[in-house]
Amino acid sequence: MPHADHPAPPLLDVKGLRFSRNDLPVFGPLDFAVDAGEALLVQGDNGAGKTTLLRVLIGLLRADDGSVDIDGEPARPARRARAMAYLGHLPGLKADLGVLENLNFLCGLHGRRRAQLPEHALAMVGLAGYEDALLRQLSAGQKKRLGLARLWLSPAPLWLLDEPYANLDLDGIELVNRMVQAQLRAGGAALVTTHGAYAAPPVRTRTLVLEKLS
Ligand SMILES: Nc1ncnc2c1ncn2[C@@H]1O[C@H](COP(=O)(O)OP(=O)(O)OP(=O)(O)O)[C@@H](O)[C@H]1O
Repeated sequence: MPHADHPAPPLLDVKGLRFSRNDLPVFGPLDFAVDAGEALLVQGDNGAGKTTLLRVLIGLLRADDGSVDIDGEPARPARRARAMAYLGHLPGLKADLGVLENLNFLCGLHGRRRAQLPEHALAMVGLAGYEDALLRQLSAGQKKRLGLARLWLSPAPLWLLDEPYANLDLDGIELVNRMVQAQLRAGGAALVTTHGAYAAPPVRTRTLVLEKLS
């Protein structure tokens, strides 16, 4: 229990984070924090660096400079893997495996919440009946829904969602919003990239605007 004199550190605390490619700056230096129970909306035009920022945070790309702390501790690889779940353009799925096989494979790699079953997660995202379908037979929106099922099964408190609404119908958009609300209510947090303010989960939100630097 945090004492009033020692409030809990932010779930994610980023200071002076800077990234460049071929000596051209992509973003930063950036300073921001995300507390448990809130979302950070990462806004910016095409090419502003939103995806790159998430890839740096998750540890797929190395920052030039700056620090990333999770729960007050430096975000070393094992801590990032435990604390962060990433929903990206390529959800890391295997085209020639079935839907349920893919989900079980990812749960085997990254762990899953004990109380949640893959079959139930598939039903929750509207993929009941698709358990044995091959991934390559799914539409873009159905693949996104499978990525959401994986996210739901992840035990990680911090969600990094790269354009989570892309390819989804209205029902899918509401599903994302319900999931984010539940994740925040359970003490988690989410970073959500978007091109504009029109798509945002209805939760306590901070905003980070990225400008194109080069
Ligand atoms: N693999 C790569 N190699 C070289 N440059 C890249 C690579 N990926 C992205 N970039 C460049 O880095 C910059 C930031 O790209 P990024 O994908 O992070 O932008 P974004 O804000 O997510 O854009 P969008 O809204 O179009 O998805 C762009 O100028 C892009 O051209």
